[in-house]
Amino acid sequence: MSVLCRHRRRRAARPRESARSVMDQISAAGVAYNQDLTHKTILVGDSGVGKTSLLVQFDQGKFIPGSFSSTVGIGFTNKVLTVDELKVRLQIWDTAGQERFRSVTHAYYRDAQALLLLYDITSRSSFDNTRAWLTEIHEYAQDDVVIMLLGNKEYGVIFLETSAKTGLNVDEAFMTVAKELVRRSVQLPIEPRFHLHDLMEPEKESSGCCGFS
Ligand SMILES: Nc1nc2c(ncn2[C@@H]2O[C@H](COP(=O)(O)OP(=O)(O)OP(=O)(O)O)[C@@H](O)[C@H]2O)c(=O)[nH]1
Repeated sequence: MSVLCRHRRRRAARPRESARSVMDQISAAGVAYNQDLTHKTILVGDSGVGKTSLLVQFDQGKFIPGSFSSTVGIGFTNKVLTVDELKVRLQIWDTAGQERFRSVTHAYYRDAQALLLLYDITSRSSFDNTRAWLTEIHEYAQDDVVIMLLGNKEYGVIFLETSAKTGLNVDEAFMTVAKELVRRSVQLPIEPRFHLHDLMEPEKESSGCCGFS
């Protein structure tokens, strides 16, 4: 079995519940989560990596294929997620990936509580550019911002690969960020770094491991 195929097989696996729920952790710590909080969450990454598509899939459960129309400026969608028994309010900002809008996007980083950095797994350059995106994030965002890199497992941040087309891991991505936001909001102790295998079920025999969606 090649490394490549093992990797692709993992992409198709579904997350499993973490051993201890956020609710359990909050109860054990004797703290309370304010469900009226709204967490500003921003999608960033190169133009064309699928930020708008991911948000549309998450919000409306659909993928609109066809001609690519670049986002101009910035806009947001409000979503309320249920994490265990808690309501977690996300205000999700979809930014324009094009270079000419970069200074506008930077202005929104400062009060962001979560940043989802996307790259396109079929675009080497969009992956290469994640390094520059992270540099900008560290320059403009708060130190304790939750960063999730979608499409890559490097840089020591939360990792999931997604497909806006099929919906693969779309819910899981936002649920993972929401859980982390709850944990940080109530200042639960820092957990050991997130590991990809913690989300995965044991590997099963699979076929068709190497197709892109
Ligand atoms: N096959 C496939 N195509 C996708 C996926 N996600 C996005 N696309 C396509 O990629 C193109 C760009 O997607 P967008 O969501 O507009 O990209 P964006 O990152 O918002 O781009 P900007 O607004 O310029 O920053 C569109 O043609 C989408 O249909 C995916 O998961 N699979």
